Amino acid sequence: MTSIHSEETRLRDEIVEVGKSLFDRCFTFGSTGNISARLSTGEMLMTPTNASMGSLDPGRLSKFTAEGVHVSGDKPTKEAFLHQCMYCARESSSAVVHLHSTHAVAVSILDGLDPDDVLPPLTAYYVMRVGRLPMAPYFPPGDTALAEAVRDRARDSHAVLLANHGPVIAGKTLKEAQYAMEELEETAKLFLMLRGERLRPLSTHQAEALRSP
Ligand SMILES: O=C(CO)COP(=O)(O)O
Ligand SMILES: [Zn+2]
Repeated sequence: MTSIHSEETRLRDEIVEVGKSLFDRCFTFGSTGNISARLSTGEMLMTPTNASMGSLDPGRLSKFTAEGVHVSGDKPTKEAFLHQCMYCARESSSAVVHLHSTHAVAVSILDGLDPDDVLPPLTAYYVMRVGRLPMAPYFPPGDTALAEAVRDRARDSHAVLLANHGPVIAGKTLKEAQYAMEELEETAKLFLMLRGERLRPLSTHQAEALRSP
């Protein structure tokens, strides 16, 4: 009981800390984005709807049963179903982060990219932290069809880009999801900086060596 309680307290504090860190460094803005974490009991904590990631209150986070029923806290993010679909597709994940990080959003608007893997393997850390990045077609925020489109893609990739919207990433821990999100945003920035240049991304062999060390 005590350890479950302390796990929940720790995760509540971590969601607030990660949200503030991402917001303060302009990885998302206004009331965009949402964060969740899954306890060892299967219960989930999520950020409330219309909350700024920069000023979350640990005591007001929305809490869900393992079955996905909202039981306490403020009205949950409208992407609650999206987070639940990520956990469903990725059983080993305990955290999900969704942001409107500017460069990743910009990439999600570009036409003509490979929807099965949107960005080339520009650097080792991109391959190590993100790997593949499939794109889910556009649906309005909070649409359950969006969550379902993401679930299909999340079975093979912990990171998915929502067309004309932004990225969503699951991690074994919240830190893992955060670091992957930061790596994705910086790689999207590099990709945009280098558009029109001749690129020399990692070879398939180099990328594979990083995926399976
Ligand atoms: O990013 C968002 C929607 O896609 C933010 O929505 P919420 O404020 O409901 O979490
Ligand atoms: Zn969003």
